[in-house]
Amino acid sequence: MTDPFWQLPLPQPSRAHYDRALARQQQLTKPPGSLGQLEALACHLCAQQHRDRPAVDRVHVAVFAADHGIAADGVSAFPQEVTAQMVANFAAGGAAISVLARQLGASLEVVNLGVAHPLPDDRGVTDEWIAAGTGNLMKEPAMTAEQLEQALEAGDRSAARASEAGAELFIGGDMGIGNTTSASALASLLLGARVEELVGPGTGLDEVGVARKARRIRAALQRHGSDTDPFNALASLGGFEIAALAGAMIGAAHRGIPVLVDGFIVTAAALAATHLSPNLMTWLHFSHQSRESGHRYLLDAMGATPVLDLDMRLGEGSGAAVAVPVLRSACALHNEMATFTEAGVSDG
Ligand SMILES: O=C(O)c1ccc[n+]([C@@H]2O[C@H](COP(=O)([O-])O)[C@@H](O)[C@H]2O)c1
Ligand SMILES: Cc1cc2nc[nH]c2cc1C
Repeated sequence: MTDPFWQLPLPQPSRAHYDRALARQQQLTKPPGSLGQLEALACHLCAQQHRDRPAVDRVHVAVFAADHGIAADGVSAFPQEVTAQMVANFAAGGAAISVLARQLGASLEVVNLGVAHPLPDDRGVTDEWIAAGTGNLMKEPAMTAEQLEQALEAGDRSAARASEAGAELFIGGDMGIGNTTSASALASLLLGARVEELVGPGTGLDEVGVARKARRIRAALQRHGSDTDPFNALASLGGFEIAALAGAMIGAAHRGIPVLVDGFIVTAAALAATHLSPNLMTWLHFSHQSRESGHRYLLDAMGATPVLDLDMRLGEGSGAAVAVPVLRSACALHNEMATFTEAGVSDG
């Protein structure tokens, strides 16, 4: 029996490329450190891509969609059929991520892991269907171990397609009514944090709704017990799309592709993925801080500094897509600025 891909050691970003990139940043015509986080972004991209001149021109966006049994329990401001309707909207080109992917010249893949309602139109949707939504995590495990393996492998296949297309950056997005409940439960278990730190309005619950959602999450955590093994946590609490995201991020890292993490749900998937594959953190960039309460806590717990804070809370990979131009600027500055010597500028 060979080990599953998520248990295999990840490649290391290149220390030599990182050191050369850092040295170059000191030589560019600017006071050292004055480009702030852009300098660190460029250096990490050099190390991850094993290149002295990094680039994120070719971006692959994969939106993973699935439904959640818990959606029947009043944890979302929207009905479950919206998942199917939005999947059709992604593929038809009318969703926010469709617009942003076009604007970036990125490839956009929509992956159906377990949308419960029939798709009005499944053209342009990658079929990785597992089941009509997860089990209700208050009462039963969200999925079986076999289903979790299927979801992780579906994510890895998406990363393989990104690699075949020559992607220089991987963005995973999520779509699933009810998935902030699953993400909060998962994060709360893996971080040993109080539910109140991680629960929020999602698509727009009021205070009463958030309190009800917190009770559902506590019930799920009580049912699950204190087992913090990440595989068991994902099977018990995760969504199919969350598991696929974890698999896709690990799969991208295995293929040497840096990952730009989106909002609350994708960050929870990244947390689970880093528990499955501890060196994954060195492959991740964090795009934005979502408005969803709990995202700040999650980012802080992971020691992550997001690039943007625009009060977004959409999901779909949209926050990551909006941050791509910042990464492109970091690359252009690193690659094209003159050094002090080249420009004849006196250094300090
Ligand atoms: O990415 C985020 O930070 C984010 C925050 C709140 C909601 N969402 C999106 O809204 C949906 C989940 O919200 P809910 O209220 O149904 O749990 C799902 O499709 C997510 O992509 C996404
Ligand atoms: C309309 C809508 C679009 C979304 N995109 C991601 N999650 C979403 C949730 C809703 C409700």
